[in-house]
Amino acid sequence: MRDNAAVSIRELLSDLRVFDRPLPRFAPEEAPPHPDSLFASWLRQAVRDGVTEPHAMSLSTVDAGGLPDTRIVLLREIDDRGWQFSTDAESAKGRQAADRPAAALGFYWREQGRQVRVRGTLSRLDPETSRADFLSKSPGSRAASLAGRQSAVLTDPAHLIQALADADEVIERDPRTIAGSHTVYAVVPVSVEFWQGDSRRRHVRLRYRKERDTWHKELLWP
Ligand SMILES: Cc1cc2nc3c(=O)[nH]c(=O)nc-3n(C[C@H](O)[C@H](O)[C@H](O)COP(=O)(O)O)c2cc1C
Repeated sequence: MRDNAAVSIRELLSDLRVFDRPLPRFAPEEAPPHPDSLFASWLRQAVRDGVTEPHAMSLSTVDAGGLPDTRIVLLREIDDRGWQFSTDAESAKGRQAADRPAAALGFYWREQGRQVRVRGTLSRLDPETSRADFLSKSPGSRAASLAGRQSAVLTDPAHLIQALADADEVIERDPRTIAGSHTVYAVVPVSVEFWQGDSRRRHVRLRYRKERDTWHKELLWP
């Protein structure tokens, strides 16, 4: 059964093509000195070209036992404090961040064959930033955060429905209600890599590496 499943997956994948479409040009020699500027320019281009959810990124963390974990979150902001996302500090990723304050981020914009990888340290931003981030979300999203015990075991789906209904009511009564564990985290990069796929496999990789507060750029073999 297991072997049959393996064969059928291989067959299913064998005809799929990657990067077999027109892709944007990337000239690494024209890249700016700071990776945040290049990311902003790539992100603007992604939004302009209609890339689906270009702000969705994988966030990888490591648990206390050293086992990596990964999931998708939304990029909320990039500024001097780092590349930011928000989540429940009591979730699995929140606990992992507390145990091991390091993370990697990954973006894949398939319409453009582009990948961006970030590695760095992870920290919680101040409570005021987290409150402002929470209040900037839609009422539905605020209710979901308020209702949730993210990553806890759900013993009965009815409990979720009830908690969401209760949270909707709370938000409606007092739209300024804040979920106390809602937290903005920032990844402060030590390296950021920009990867442009190419139909002839001449993929371009440009890595920015931070050394003593200065960014260095280097090309990598694909
Ligand atoms: C497109 C997309 C965006 C998401 N954005 C977030 C987010 O910004 N914050 C968040 O906590 N979870 C987000 N999630 C849910 C996470 O992937 C994950 O299921 C949840 O945070 C629990 O992860 P954990 O158990 O590792 O803590 C998103 C999921 C998807 C598919």
